[in-house]
Amino acid sequence: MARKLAAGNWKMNGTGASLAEIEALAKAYPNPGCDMLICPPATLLSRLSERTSGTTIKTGGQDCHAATSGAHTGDISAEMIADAGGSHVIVGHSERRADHGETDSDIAAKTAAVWRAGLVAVICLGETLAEREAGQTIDVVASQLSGSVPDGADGDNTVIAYEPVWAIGTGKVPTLDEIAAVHADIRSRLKARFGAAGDDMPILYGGSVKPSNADEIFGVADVDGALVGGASLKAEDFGGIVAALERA
Ligand SMILES: O=C(CO)COP(=O)(O)O
Repeated sequence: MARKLAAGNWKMNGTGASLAEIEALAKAYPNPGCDMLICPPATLLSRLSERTSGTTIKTGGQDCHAATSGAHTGDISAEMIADAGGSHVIVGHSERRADHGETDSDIAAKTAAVWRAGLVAVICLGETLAEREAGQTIDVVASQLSGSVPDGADGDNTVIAYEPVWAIGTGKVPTLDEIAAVHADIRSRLKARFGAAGDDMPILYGGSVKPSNADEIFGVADVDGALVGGASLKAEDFGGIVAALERA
């Protein structure tokens, strides 16, 4: 049985002033009925990790290089994220696949790097609007799943996030039946490949999740939580999503 996780991806947003939001979140949810994770920009990770130490809020990175260290200007390694207090790393977000040309095999290598550092990989998958309209959603997501998730994935080291590209930051959300179909397909492929461990990996939905739609999304089978962008920046909004996940 997968643990429930409310994860926030701040993307390229936030400065030191934003840390107050997380203190408010920690105060409002001292003992949440789900796991909470915030992935701020790399500039804030260490400060955020210090502020959340002693709370139930976990922190993580938004990407990492596959190598441990070396001549890779502008990159950071999974070991550096661990050193800054992070426990998770998002890999394969569609914005990195699009902006940086990351392929499934790049993402598999990054995932292996995350595990090497003893951290949890949050592996993102999702179809574009053109792929959905062409009826290719299940095939695209299945192919990303098989190419991006290395052997050795289990419920302790891996979280899967299904994020339709066209639902990110747009206010558009698939129907509950559409979400259910993709999550069921991901779950059955995880079980076929990883056995019982496939049942333990949380599968998050991401894309325009808000307090107002979280209850219905969390009511869908095999939705174990959310990967939240815009609504993770304010404690009140993210708290509303945490509360919905607690109720689910
Ligand atoms: O991309 C996302 C999280 O990784 C989702 O972003 P929004 O919640 O802003 O749609």
